[in-house]
Amino acid sequence: MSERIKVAVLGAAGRMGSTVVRAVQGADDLELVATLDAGDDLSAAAGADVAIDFTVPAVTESNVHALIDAGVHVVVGTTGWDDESKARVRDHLADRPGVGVLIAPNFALGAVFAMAFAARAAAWFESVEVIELHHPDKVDAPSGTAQHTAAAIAAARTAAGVGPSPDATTQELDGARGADVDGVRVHAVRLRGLVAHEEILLGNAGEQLTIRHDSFDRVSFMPGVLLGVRQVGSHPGLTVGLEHLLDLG
Ligand SMILES: NC(=O)C1=CN([C@@H]2O[C@H](COP(=O)(O)OP(=O)(O)OC[C@H]3O[C@@H](n4cnc5c(N)ncnc54)[C@H](O)[C@@H]3O)[C@@H](O)[C@H]2O)C=CC1
Ligand SMILES: O=C(O)C1=N[C@H](C(=O)O)C[C@H](O)C1
Repeated sequence: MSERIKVAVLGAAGRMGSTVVRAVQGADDLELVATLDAGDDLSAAAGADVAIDFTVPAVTESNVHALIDAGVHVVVGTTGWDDESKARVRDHLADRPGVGVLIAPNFALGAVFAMAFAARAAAWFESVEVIELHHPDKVDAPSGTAQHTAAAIAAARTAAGVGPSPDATTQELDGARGADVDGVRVHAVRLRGLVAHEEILLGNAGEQLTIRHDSFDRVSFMPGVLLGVRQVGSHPGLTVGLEHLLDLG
C-alpha cells in the first residue's frame, strides 16, 4: 500500500469537525495525526500533509496563513471569506510554490451541481433569486454557499449580457428584499430542524424553474471533503470552489 496522507483537523470538536474526524478515521488512505480546537497550539498540525479547517470565520484566515508557512496543504470549509482575504492567501501562496489551498463554501456534491446548473440556467431567465435555509446555530448570513451561488449567477448573466432581475419595489421594510450579492437577491432562513438547504428560483413569463439542494446530515459533505484532501496537493496555489475538482469550473 502506498503511504497514507497525514491529516490534521482544525475545529475538531465542532459539528463539522467531529464528522470530518470520523470520515478521516474511516478512510484507508488517510492517517489522522492531529485534532485541534480553540485554544490548541496550531504547531501540532505542522506534521500533517493536509490540514482541514472547519472553524469559525474570525480565525480561519490566520489558520491558513500559519499552515502555508508550515508548508501544509489546506482544505477549508469555513465560510466568511471575501475577495480581500482570498487575495491575501493567493499572494502568500505565490511565495510558497507547491503548497495548495482549497476553499470550498460547500462540499456536498449536490450543492456544487445545483450551483453549476443555476449559473447555466441564469442566463436564460429574466428573474433569479436565491433562498438559503439553515439551522439556527449558524453564525453567518447569508451562507457562503448562497454568496458563491449568487456570484456565479451574476457572472453568467453579465457574460451573456442579461440585465438585472426586474423589481418594481420602491417602498420596503429594511431587509424585506434580502441581501444584494452582486445584484442578485439572497434571502436567509434560520429554523430549528434544518441542516443546510438552498433554493435557486428562476422565472420567465409563464414559467418557473426551482433548483433545490438539501443536506439532511453533515455526512453529505464528507465525499467532497475527502476528495479535496486527496487532490489539494496536486493543485498548488489557491482554488476556490469544489467545482474545479469536478471539471465544472
Ligand atoms: N464548506 C462546507 O461544505 C461547509 C461549511 N461549513 C462551515 O464550517 C464552519 C464550521 O461550522 P460548524 O462545524 O457548524 O461550526 P461549529 O461552531 O460547530 O464548530 C466550529 C469549531 O471551531 C472551533 N474553533 C474556534 N476557534 C478555533 C481555533 N482558533 N482553532 C481551532 N478551532 C477553533 C470551535 O470551538 C468549534 O468547535 C462554518 O463557517 C460553516 O459555515 C459548515 C458545513 C459545511
Ligand atoms: O453553517 C453551515 O451549516 C453551513 N455552512 C456553509 C455555508 O455557509 O454555505 C455550507 C453549508 O451550507 C452548511
